[in-house]
Amino acid sequence: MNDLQFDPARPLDLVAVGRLCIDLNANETGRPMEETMTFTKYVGGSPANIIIGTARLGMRTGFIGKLADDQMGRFIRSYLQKDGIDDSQVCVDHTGAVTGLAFTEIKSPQECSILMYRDNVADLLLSTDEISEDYIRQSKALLISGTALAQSPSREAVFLALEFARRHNVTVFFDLDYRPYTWKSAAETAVYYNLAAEKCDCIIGTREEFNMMENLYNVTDADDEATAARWFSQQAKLVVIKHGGSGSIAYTADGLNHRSGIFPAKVLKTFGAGDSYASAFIHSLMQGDSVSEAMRRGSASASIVISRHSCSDAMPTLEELEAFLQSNEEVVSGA
Ligand SMILES: Nc1ncnc2c1ncn2[C@@H]1O[C@H](COP(=O)(O)OP(=O)(O)O)[C@@H](O)[C@H]1O
Ligand SMILES: O=C(O)C[C@@H](O)[C@H](O)C(=O)COP(=O)(O)O
Repeated sequence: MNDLQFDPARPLDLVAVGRLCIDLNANETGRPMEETMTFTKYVGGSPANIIIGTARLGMRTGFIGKLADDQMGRFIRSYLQKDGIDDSQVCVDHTGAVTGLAFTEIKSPQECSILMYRDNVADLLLSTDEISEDYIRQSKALLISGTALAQSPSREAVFLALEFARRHNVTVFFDLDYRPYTWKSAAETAVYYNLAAEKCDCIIGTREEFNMMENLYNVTDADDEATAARWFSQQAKLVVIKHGGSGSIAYTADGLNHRSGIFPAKVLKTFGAGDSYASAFIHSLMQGDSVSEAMRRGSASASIVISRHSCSDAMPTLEELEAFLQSNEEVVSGA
């Protein structure tokens, strides 16, 4: 049983705040990026991927962010509009900032890496005066992601969004989304992540991301239960810890835990797993499904997306997800 509440009277289901970027995924797989000559362009950025995933599943969604005043920014905006994502709160930078780029390398299904160009990016220039209290109060839930905390003024914008969400009983999901290249140090990261996490209702992250947040360095046997207890002492009602190919585990404030396995996948690349998991997990929870069912659907969505080339484009429709669930069995390996 999870205690997350969603006000059915709100016109929006989920609003995300954070980065809207571009993924450039290597077309030549099985080789390092030094030998890659061509890439395919997709909309990217973890919160963008998640909101696209939830919109594809039929949720009424919106985004709060800042785009570069260039072709990439216009490409991203038209993509959001095509997916029916409200972009009224997506503003445009006029200082010459650029769109964040994530070049991805697919050496093998298990050896994937991401090279991020994050200097002078527009998404981190989102400011507090671009955060609308009236907009946030119209949503059942708000999604924040950690990278938006990396620099001012985006950092303060996220904290203001959190303040408005708490004030108007908007349930907050925090996808940890730790990208070391965006931060000066893990210790500084932990400071801001903790300040945000203590205001959130549901925290989703990998074991490694929770280790960073809890200043657990070089720890290989961190205690998931202790992690959950730490956040239940704050606002959290649900803590989800992802363990890659070993599945995931969720803790609820009633002291129960729920383990989920994975769905075997023809893995093309492993990135995209977390964002697709989060999108279907959030969608399922907000439909009133149990935590176990939400984890199952998150895992299924992840398997679909890691078998495809992109992250955002690959996000399944509800029909695709249901069909996958009908024809595939979850393998519980035990996270
Ligand atoms: N190789 C895999 N095969 C099938 N499912 C996977 C695989 N890797 C990850 N997943 C699913 O995606 C979820 C998130 O993946 P994980 O790698 O833990 O997060 P992130 O992508 O954020 O680092 C996992 O909990 C699991 O359900
Ligand atoms: O978040 C980014 O800036 C990069 C993403 O767009 C990219 O698709 C990715 O890395 C997704 O990673 P995940 O966390 O494994 O879903």
